[in-house]
Amino acid sequence: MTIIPTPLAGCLVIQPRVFNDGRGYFFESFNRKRFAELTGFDIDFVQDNQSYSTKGVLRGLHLQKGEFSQAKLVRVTKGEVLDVAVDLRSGSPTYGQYHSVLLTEENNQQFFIPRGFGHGFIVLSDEAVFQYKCDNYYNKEAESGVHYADPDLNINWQADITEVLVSDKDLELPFLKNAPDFGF
Ligand SMILES: Cc1cn([C@H]2C[C@H](O)[C@@H](COP(=O)(O)OP(=O)(O)O[C@H]3O[C@H](C)C(=O)[C@H](O)[C@H]3O)O2)c(=O)[nH]c1=O
Repeated sequence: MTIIPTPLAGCLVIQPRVFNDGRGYFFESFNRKRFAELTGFDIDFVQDNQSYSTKGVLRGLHLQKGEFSQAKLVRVTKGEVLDVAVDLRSGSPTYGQYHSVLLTEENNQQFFIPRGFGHGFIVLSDEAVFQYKCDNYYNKEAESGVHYADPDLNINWQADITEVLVSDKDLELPFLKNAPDFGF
């Protein structure tokens, strides 16, 4: 496993070691001890999620507020997505900045996003299966987020965002300047 830091403190790209042979491939998709040794983060993930989306679907930017915030370890097991994390930690020197990572079933890359971030992705392939681990349980009442097209964030989604398929809930998310205190 190789850890690639990003300009956002705590956000890490993980490249697992893939073992290829005549049958196909094998890799450890998560190893708590190894992850802790290499990143310094000993994360007790409590919930695994999976979503399926078609091309042009954009999910995000989502978060759970305050004590219900979730660190996530995300990956793609089918297709290709551009994954985006936005730093919403008050006092962070990179507050309001984002980092994007191309996650594909070919590169097997994973993206670790600590608590205090908004998270979303856009599907670039015909279809995508998105799988991720969370270190806190889903809490509907704590759900919030920021609008994916926030001009101040100016996220390059690497796609024509006039053609995206977004949930009504996500379309109603505020720009960051109008957002409530997320408690981060
Ligand atoms: C997140 C979640 C949702 N649900 C239920 C609630 C809804 O009835 C249904 C679809 O939920 P939603 O439209 O919020 O799903 P996404 O738009 O994929 O949301 C996720 O997408 C972005 C990228 C994230 O990072 C978050 O983990 C999460 O917000 O699943 C659950 O039962 N448990 C859960 O943990």
